[in-house]
Amino acid sequence: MFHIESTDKRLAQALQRKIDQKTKPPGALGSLEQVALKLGLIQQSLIPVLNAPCMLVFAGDHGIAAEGVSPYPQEVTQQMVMNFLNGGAAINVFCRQNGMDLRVINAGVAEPLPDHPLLADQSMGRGTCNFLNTPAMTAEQAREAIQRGADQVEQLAQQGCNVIGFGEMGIGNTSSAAMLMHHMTGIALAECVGRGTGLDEKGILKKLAVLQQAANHHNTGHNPMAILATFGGFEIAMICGAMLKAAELRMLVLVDGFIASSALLIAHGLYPEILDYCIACHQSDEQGHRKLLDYLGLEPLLRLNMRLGEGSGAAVAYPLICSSLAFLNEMSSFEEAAVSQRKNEADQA
Ligand SMILES: O=C(O)c1ccc[n+]([C@@H]2O[C@H](COP(=O)([O-])O)[C@@H](O)[C@H]2O)c1
Ligand SMILES: Cc1cc2nc[nH]c2cc1C
Repeated sequence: MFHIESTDKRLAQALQRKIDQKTKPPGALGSLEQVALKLGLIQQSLIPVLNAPCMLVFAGDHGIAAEGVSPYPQEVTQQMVMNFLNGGAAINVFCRQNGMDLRVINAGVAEPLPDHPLLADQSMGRGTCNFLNTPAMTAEQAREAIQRGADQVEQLAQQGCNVIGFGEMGIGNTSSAAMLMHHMTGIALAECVGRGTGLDEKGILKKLAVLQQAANHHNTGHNPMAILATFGGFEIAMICGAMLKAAELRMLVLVDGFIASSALLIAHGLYPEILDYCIACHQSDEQGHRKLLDYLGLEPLLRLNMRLGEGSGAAVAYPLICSSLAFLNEMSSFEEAAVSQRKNEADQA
């Protein structure tokens, strides 16, 4: 369905040389150097550029929410989408602050939403089925949601965008994400389940019991599409498709928290090369996230103890991506600045 190639690493040496010739000790810009290298490889350029940065926030409801796995009622999904449209949520604030465009996609919210210039209506239905009894969606719906997510990114690419953050909103979606993580990685369910929007210990145990019962009920094997259809959400499936299209189009993918990362797990299961295009922006406080990122071999740029979702971790990390680009493109080399290079060990003796 997608055509994703690993980035061509032949440019890595020239990029690393350019980075090492900047007026700093080798490696002294730490993670910013790795981001610069990745961006240069994605764009196959020693002078990469970031154009029309955008945050796509996908919203959807979850049948599993009926089992009391979240401390918040389902209607909060629709209410928070209205908050996004009115410009008052955290993601609005951070996108405005950092010069990112923001679009919201109705992937399948249970309550009705109005027509609005910031909102794309791609609803797959009024929430998924409760996966305690029935697969969350059909295989056909999972494929369709992936396609709709991909289409959103294709539109943005046509408008010149080459860097995208992916956020989500959906009461109950940490349950979906935990199930995707457990089935994709084989990590014990208890290590994938966390407090979500703020469950206490008792609440977490109940969530774990519900999810264990659901895991026992279905047999998906290791098939990423079957896992996505059985336990996913419409917003998660659309993010998966959107990330895959972004990688296909050689855009930089800004990965947010636990739920967005669970979408990446599915995308990675389908097309492992996608990781060449991804930056893990922030390690969420949701307990499974660190192990999920470890499984993918991704080192997060930030750890701020946030556990909000919406794309907030990606939006706050975006200025750091800009800093990476700025040092690569604007900083003087030792030669340009007439700064002496490191002495070799023999001279120091
Ligand atoms: O992205 C994260 O790491 C994250 C961690 C905890 C909660 N959330 C957000 O909280 C909602 C899901 O939490 P819950 O408890 O309803 O499953 C959903 O709207 C997510 O955006 C997000
Ligand atoms: C208020 C609120 C805001 C959110 N943003 C993302 N998930 C959320 C969940 C809740 C409950």
